[in-house]
Parts: sequence; structure tokens; C-alpha cells
Amino acid sequence: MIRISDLTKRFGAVEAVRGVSLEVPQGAFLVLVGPSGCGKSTMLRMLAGLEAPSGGTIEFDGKMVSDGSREWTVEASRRNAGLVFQSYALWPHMTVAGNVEWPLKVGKWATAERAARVAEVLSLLAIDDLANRFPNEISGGQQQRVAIARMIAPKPGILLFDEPLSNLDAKLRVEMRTELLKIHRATAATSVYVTHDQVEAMTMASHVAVMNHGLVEQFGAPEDLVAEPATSFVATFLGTPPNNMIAVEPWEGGARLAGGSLLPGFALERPVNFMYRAEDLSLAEAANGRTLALEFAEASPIAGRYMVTGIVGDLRLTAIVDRAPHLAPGDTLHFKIPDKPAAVFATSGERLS
Ligand SMILES: Nc1ncnc2c1ncn2[C@@H]1O[C@H](COP(=O)(O)OP(=O)(O)OP(=O)(O)O)[C@@H](O)[C@H]1O
Repeated sequence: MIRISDLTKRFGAVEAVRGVSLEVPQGAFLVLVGPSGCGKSTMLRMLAGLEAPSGGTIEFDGKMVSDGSREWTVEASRRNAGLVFQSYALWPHMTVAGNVEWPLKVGKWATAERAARVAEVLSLLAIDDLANRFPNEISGGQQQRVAIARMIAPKPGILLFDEPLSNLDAKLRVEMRTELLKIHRATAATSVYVTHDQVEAMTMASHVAVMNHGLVEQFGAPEDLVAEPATSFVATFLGTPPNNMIAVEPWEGGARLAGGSLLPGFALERPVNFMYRAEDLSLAEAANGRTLALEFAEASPIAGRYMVTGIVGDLRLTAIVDRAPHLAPGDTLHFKIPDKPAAVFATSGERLS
């Protein structure tokens, strides 16, 4: 179990993490996801014991491991947590087996137990046949497996991953996602995984925390965040394709896109953001009372359907449709706008309905 309470981290005037509280049960796979600079690596470094918090606390299995009020933290090697970075940081002068054995030597495991554990994790990561090679004799993907084997060898209760797949090619990333989940299950550890890739977050997480500007905007199961985004940031950050968000304002008794074309059929009291899912927008042959005219930008096939994107002003809208329109970039495209948006957000980002 990991409990994070009101955690903050300041670097001089920069508030990298601003009062984050989260709790995940034993065995959870927590993903911290958000854009560059949102504070996710700082969160992970505090969990790893590499940074002391400026305020708030971290507990692992009911035991306090960091307390910001005292600027106190249990050091990295003594908090039952293993960490894997984006760069593999293997010891170049040690073989694969030597690298994996190293933390067991440091932990003073008996020789026979060390050998058995090294064999066990090499087999779990399917790298048994690389045991006697040196890091510069294996591929990047294999090096990452060795780094993971080295992390799990001493059986930490908490596994921490900082963008571990970002140096791998696209195909290998997808394969390694599945592998990592298998390893997570096999170790029965609680994992925390940092990424800026929302697809990785959505496919791997049991629990996901979407971070923005040092805050958690929403925390929950991936399917709940997609079904019911709590803020306009979450609504546009998650999903493939992400949701459409249209800024609208009252205009002559109706509504229009902020500063632009009329949005048919709506009456408004104040400016808001309307969210439409891509699958809720459809193509219309011609303009009518419920359509919006856009400039056609692109269409790409996706799982037997088409993702069609149009532009109006600086707004890009995407619809998922059954047939590709026969249009060239710059041609006019009409999207049929549903009677009701899927959600409405205040201009400050909070959800209104
Ligand atoms: N040691 C430091 N000293 C000063 N500022 C820092 C330090 N570490 C992080 N920051 C600042 O804290 C904020 C959060 O950084 P952090 O690395 O946690 O973000 P991130 O979400 O992991 O970003 P990225 O995905 O780019 O790594 C940023 O504004 C960053 O510049």
C-alpha cells in the first residue's frame, strides 16, 4: 500500500509538486501521467527517497518513509523500493548476471541464494541466455530487461519506473508494456510508473493520476477518467483521439465559437467549453441548422473506420466516421454537431455538467 498525503516539493521559487494526496492498495499499478514539467518525475524521486519532500508525508505499507514537516526521508537503499530509469545505467564492466547479482551482494544474500535468485529473475525476463554477456554486447531492449531484472532481484515491495520504455522503438515498447505487467503481477509488488504517454497510462494502469502544474487533476481507474473527465485538461489529454473541446460564448441570443462562427441551436449565459467525443461528431453532406463548417485537414484509417480532422480558426476537431470523405486539404467540410455536448466545462477547467 502506498499513501501520499498533501505532498509538496519546492525548488527555490519553483513549486514542482503542490499538495498531492493519493492512496493505492497493495498490488496496484499506479501511473503518473502528464505533460513535461508537471512534476511527475519529482513525485517518483520522492517515492524513491532521492528527494526529501518540502511538506506532506509518504507511507509504504503503513510505515512512514518520508515526512516533509521534518525534511526527513528514509534513504533510497533502505525503503524496500526499486527504481528503473529511462537510461539503463548498467555497470559496463559486469556481465548481465553480475549486474543482476550486484544488489543481492550489497544486501548480503548468501552465495547459494544469490545464484538461485539470479537464475530465477533472468528466466522471468527471458534473458537467461545473455547471462555471460556484457552490456555493450546486447541490444537496448535487452539492456532494459537487465535493468528491470536487477531492480526486482532483491524483491522490493515497491517498483518505481521513470519512463522506462521511452528509448525503445514503437514495436518493442508495445511488447514491453505487456512484459512489464506480467513482471508486476509475478512480483506481487505495488508499482508506480511515470510517463507522458497517455496511451501507455491507459493500457497499463490499475490507477492513474493525471498531473498538471504540480497538481493531480484527477485520480481513478483509467476507464472512469475517460468516461467522466473531471476537468477540461483531463478531457483533452486522455483518449485516442482525444475529446474535442470547443470554447463557446453567448452571441445575439444564441452561441458562437469564441470569436468565430455561430454554433447552431444553443443558448448560453456565459462563455464555457463544450466537449464532444470524436465518435459523437459525424459528417454532413451540406450545411444545415446543426452543422459547423470547417476546413478539411486530414483523414486516416483507424480500426476499419476513419479519423477525420477539420480546422476552424485555431480549433481542430476530429470525428470518427465510417467512410473517408473525398476531400483535399483546404476543402470545406461539414460536421454535424449533436444536440447536447457530452460534457460542459467552465473556462477555468472545472466540469459544470
Ligand atoms: N532540481 C531541481 N531544481 C529546480 N527545479 C527543478 C528541479 N527538478 C525539477 N524542477 C522543476 O520542477 C518542475 C517539475 O519537474 P519534473 O521533472 O518533476 O517534471 P516532469 O513532469 O517529470 O517533466 P519531464 O516529463 O519533462 O521529465 C519543473 O518546472 C522543473 O523545472
